[in-house]
Amino acid sequence: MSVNKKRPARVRNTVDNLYRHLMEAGAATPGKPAVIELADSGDGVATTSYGQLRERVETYADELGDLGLDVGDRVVLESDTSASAIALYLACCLLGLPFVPVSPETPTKRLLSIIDSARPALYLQTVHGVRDGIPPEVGTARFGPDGLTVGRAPQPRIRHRREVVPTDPAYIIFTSGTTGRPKGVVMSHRANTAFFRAVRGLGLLTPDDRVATTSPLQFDFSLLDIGMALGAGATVVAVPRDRLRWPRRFLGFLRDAGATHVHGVPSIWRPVLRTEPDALAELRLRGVLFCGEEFPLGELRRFQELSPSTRIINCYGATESMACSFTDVPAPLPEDLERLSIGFAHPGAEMMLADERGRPVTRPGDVGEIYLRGPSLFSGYWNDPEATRAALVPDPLNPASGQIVFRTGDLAHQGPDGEMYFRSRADSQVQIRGNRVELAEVQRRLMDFPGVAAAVAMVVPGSGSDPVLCAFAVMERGVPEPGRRELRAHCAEALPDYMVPQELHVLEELPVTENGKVDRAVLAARLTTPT
Ligand SMILES: Nc1ncnc2c1ncn2[C@@H]1O[C@H](COS(=O)(=O)NC(=O)C[C@H](N)c2ccccc2)[C@@H](O)[C@H]1O
Repeated sequence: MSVNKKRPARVRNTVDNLYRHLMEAGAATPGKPAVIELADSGDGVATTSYGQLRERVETYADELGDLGLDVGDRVVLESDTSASAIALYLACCLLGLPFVPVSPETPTKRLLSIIDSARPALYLQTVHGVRDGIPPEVGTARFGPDGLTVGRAPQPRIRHRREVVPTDPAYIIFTSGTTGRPKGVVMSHRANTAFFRAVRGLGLLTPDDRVATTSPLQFDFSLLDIGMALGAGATVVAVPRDRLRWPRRFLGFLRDAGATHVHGVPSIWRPVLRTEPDALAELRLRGVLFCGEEFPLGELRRFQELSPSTRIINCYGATESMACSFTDVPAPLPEDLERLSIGFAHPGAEMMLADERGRPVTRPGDVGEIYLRGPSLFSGYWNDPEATRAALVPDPLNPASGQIVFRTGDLAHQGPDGEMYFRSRADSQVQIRGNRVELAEVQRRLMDFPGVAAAVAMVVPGSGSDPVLCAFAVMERGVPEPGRRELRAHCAEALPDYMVPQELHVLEELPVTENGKVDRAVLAARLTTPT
């Protein structure tokens, strides 16, 4: 089989390529820091300038180009966020190689299922990587700051493509789909650059800012952080994963790196609020952006008390559109606030609510499912046309138009000015004995109990027809655990009986998923209620 010897395609002068978009802002300041990360010595920080980042991208692109890959061939990258990982991401964008990030913590079984689905041409890990058992049909290589070291060359292939075009896939994020089989969210260059151009218009960052990213590379929150920071000519601060578990070391790293902004899921702040409130206050962060789940209001109030000058942004959205809205959290939170707003979609996109039959829901307070239209939607789920058809649907308002919109699976209601309020996932709509249960209300009531630092309410299928309402609480450090009877009585004072948790547990801490969200599956496994 003759292998096409032509030079590999490289994206040409189109701006609708992530490489161009992410490198254009910093091109004028090659000496500025692009990435700050933990020094190899494990102590202090190492800085990579925009000029050095560009050189590393070029080195990686040349070496990847020599492997004979074609536009569209997938590259799996197992790494935490680092200057080299970002340079590899950009090199893949330049060559049109869809980037599939996985974390070093990913269990091998899950990595193999992602490889089985994505059929990558190449698997990359760092020179320190310990993963083995990569299937023989996949090429392997290791990467370090000076370049790639090929272990097993990718299988030879014919190069069919000469161009990298804006609709080509830029990355594929595998989420732990509810069916258990990972779902690959395919995002094109055009969609993601349209998103970042809109976000840049919000002016959330300046070139002097240093944005600490705390999510694993496999979670597109990290790609948002990288895109927002580089897109603004600012600096990415890659927080080492192991620092997140130790509040004092986490905050110490932020200080050493000069971080001005911290992006992360709400759960990253729980240990900090409990054990290092004073060190948090001293950081005087300019901004915090969270996404992925609701930030419990009690914990948010505590954060604002400690860091009153920090601008807090509630960022709502799904991987299928990277993100959707960026809404300032009121400072301070009004006492009677029941729920944060997720506001309005970013410029160039719009959310609407519709009912089960696709009819618009417009009356303030009425619950409907969020549909999102705009240019930043994903291309589809990898190799899963059925799931794609269920998510990318005809615009419910104008189905004849041919416009395709994203059906989010999220329920929300509108406020008086049309701003949105997230209610729940549609598939976790909670009814107990025919009554709709607001889990947030149960959580809020538990947070009102003196000394409760965090609370989670959830339902699990019961042995009878009704699901069972359960709750977990975490106490402030040094506060004795209250009795379950006492906690239940506290709930019963203010909530209808169907909203009083039938099962209550006080935990040392809340378990979180690989992406940092509260891990409800682990919590459910802790329950004794027969399900
Ligand atoms: N601010 C929220 N309040 C409340 N529920 C939320 C919120 N942000 C998501 N969610 C929930 O999380 C779901 C999306 O989960 S996800 O696909 O894993 N993606 C994410 O969580 C992160 C997302 N890609 C992202 C990345 C970067 C910036 C913003 C958003 C949404 O459908 C919501 O149910």
